[in-house]
Amino acid sequence: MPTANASVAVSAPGKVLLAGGYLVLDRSYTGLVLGLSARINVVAGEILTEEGVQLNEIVVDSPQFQEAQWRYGYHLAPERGGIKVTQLQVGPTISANPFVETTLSYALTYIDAVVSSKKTHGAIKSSRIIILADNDYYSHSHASSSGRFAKFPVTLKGANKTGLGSSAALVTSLTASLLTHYLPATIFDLSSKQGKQTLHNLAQAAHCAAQGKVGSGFDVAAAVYGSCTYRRFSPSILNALPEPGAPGFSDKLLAVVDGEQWDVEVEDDGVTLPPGLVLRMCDVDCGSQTVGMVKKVLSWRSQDEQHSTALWNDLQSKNEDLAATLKAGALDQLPGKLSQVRELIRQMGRESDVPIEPDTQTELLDAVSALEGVYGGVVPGAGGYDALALLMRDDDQTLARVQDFLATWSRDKDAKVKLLGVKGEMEGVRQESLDVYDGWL
Ligand SMILES: Nc1ncnc2c1ncn2[C@@H]1O[C@H](COP(=O)(O)OP(=O)(O)OP(=O)(O)O)[C@@H](O)[C@H]1O
Ligand SMILES: C[C@@](O)(CCOP(=O)(O)O)CC(=O)O
Repeated sequence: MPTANASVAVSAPGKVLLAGGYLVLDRSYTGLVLGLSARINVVAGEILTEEGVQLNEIVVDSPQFQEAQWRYGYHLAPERGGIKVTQLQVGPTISANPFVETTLSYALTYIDAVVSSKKTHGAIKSSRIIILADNDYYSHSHASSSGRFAKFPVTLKGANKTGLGSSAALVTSLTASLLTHYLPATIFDLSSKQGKQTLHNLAQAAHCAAQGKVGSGFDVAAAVYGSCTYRRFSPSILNALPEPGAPGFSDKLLAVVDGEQWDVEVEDDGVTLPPGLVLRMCDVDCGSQTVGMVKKVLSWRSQDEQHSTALWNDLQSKNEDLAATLKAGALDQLPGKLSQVRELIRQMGRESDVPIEPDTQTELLDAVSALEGVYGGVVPGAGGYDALALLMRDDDQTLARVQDFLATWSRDKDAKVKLLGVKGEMEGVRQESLDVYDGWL
């Protein structure tokens, strides 16, 4: 097998669900997904050993964080259980990274299965993986260095996430880098439609397994395809998968990833940002519990289905209006369309007793939306207290106006509200040139 191609680098974007939170969990509805300029980058290369020395090890480093090296041994499990990955203890402590570990099992098993089905020879060779995340994924009041990739004086657990979908971007770029590194371009080509489809299916499967639940998967779709309208896949597609290493895992994974049953619909021209308009994220420093919120909204949804379906249908049509307005570049209509979406989101929140757009966020959104150059905004995704997505004019004056306003707001309200540097962006996963990471490899 032509293992260990030269080192390869891949990056995948973060996400924001501009409209369609909760609805997108149901295949009858769609979500308006934007990719973000903040990317998770993964470099995969060979480990060079002295002649005659044989290693079976994958070393993963996330050098921006403290204690962020994970080393894994791997072997071919019996009864077609695929590649079983086991974390090795290096220092006195061992900290798990389930997203990295599960992705390694899934991607290496898939690679091994594809290669054996094509009757090419060779075992998977050791490799070294480096993860570099753009700074906006973490709140970094304590970050040192001002370069593209900050160095954080804390462990990954100690860094507060800003909710931009680091795990989905990581799983996607790690999977893509492994496929590109280990497979010849005739079998896997990241730039092709088929390559993206393979990556999407495999990354969805790995991400669901790592997080221990099947969400809508819009975050993985954003990482692969960038901005899009998204209709989820049927969760039953992933039902038949055993644990990595369990008998039959390898064949079943191959059948799932390459199977015809994927009913996901991604329209990558579904969401566009007209020239002169920018999407920016506002970080409100305080976390909310998405899991509890989802449970409560879905329980409200099932209590009076006729009523909740009517509300969701109405909200879906307002979300589609918003997408159409963006597509048409009808900027003067944006404030009205955003208000209509927000109104129904607040109704859903009131009826389900979930703080989807809590009063403090309403107050802030209304105030920011009144600034010159700001068209409006929403509580993205599941909503809650921790973020806003704003649509505004893409110029320095508007930026300064919003920044000044938020600084004053933070002082007056004793809150911590600030714009992140990240912007909405169209492009999904892509291969990168290695020189981008000078000094880190
Ligand atoms: N730079 C990194 N290096 C290694 N692992 C990372 C890195 N960034 C994120 N991860 C992995 O992703 C996990 C965080 O994923 P989680 O789903 O909790 O958050 P998120 O995807 O950023 O947020 P959200 O789903 O709210 O948008 C971390 O615990 C770690 O396993
Ligand atoms: C509530 C939900 O629809 C969106 C959650 O989005 P976020 O994690 O808040 O960005 C859940 C999902 O789509 O998996």
